[in-house]
Amino acid sequence: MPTAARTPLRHPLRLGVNIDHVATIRNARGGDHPDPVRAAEIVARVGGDGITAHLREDRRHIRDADLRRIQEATDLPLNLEMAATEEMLAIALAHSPHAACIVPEKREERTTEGGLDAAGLHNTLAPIVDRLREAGIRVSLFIEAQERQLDAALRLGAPVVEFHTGEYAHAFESGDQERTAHELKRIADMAALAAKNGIEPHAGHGLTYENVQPIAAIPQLAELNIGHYLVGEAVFVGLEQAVRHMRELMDDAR
Ligand SMILES: CC(=O)[C@@H](O)[C@H](O)COP(=O)(O)O
Ligand SMILES: NCC(=O)COP(=O)(O)O
Repeated sequence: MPTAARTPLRHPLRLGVNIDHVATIRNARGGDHPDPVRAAEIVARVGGDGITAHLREDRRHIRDADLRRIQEATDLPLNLEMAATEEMLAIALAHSPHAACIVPEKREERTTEGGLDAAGLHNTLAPIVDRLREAGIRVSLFIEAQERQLDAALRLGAPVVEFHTGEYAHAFESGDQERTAHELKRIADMAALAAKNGIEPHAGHGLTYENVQPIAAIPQLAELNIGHYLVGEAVFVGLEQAVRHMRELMDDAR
């Protein structure tokens, strides 16, 4: 049975590799290949610090059976991304991942479009956060880098927040330097405020080789979760090389 925090955390800025989109490719043909478990084994071998997997309500990529298989295949901590529903809570309690990151979810969205409204959903989230915490699962809230949301995370007693870097990634890609700097500052300011208040800040979504370094340079960030880009790169250079290169870029930025 997996337990919390089984693996020593080796890097000051950890790299959690999200393997959802290995499962996206697998599911495109309905078979077993490529297996996200094999991806998790490679991540473990090349020095990734954790595996992130988002069990969506519609099971478009990761499926229930993958979770146990991932946990059995590697010693890396599993960060289970989940919507704040009773169904997902029961699954998290049954699997006891190292961490559960509560994310907003809309069935019709292509990807996680924004952060969780931790402030507006306080009453829905409070019992879920409490039950995960009581079970020894490290709770993380996937929020926008906004003071209102950080305050809400504090009130909920979440030990971790993950800042949604999607707006930063879009700004970076557009080449709008002013907007990029604004988004980066928002994340840096909230990371500092989180750390000051005893919350461990993480970040992720839409990070790439090109845009990762300014985020990785934010000193309070303890973990980045990166998936879609790494899986895409893996098609060309292999997952091992893609993870190693992302690791190098993160280390160089610190
Ligand atoms: C919450 C989040 O950012 C991740 O789950 C990631 O984006 C991969 O999942 P989707 O692409 O299904 O949103
Ligand atoms: N929480 C963010 C994550 O797990 C990875 O997001 P992405 O790199 O797939 O966009």
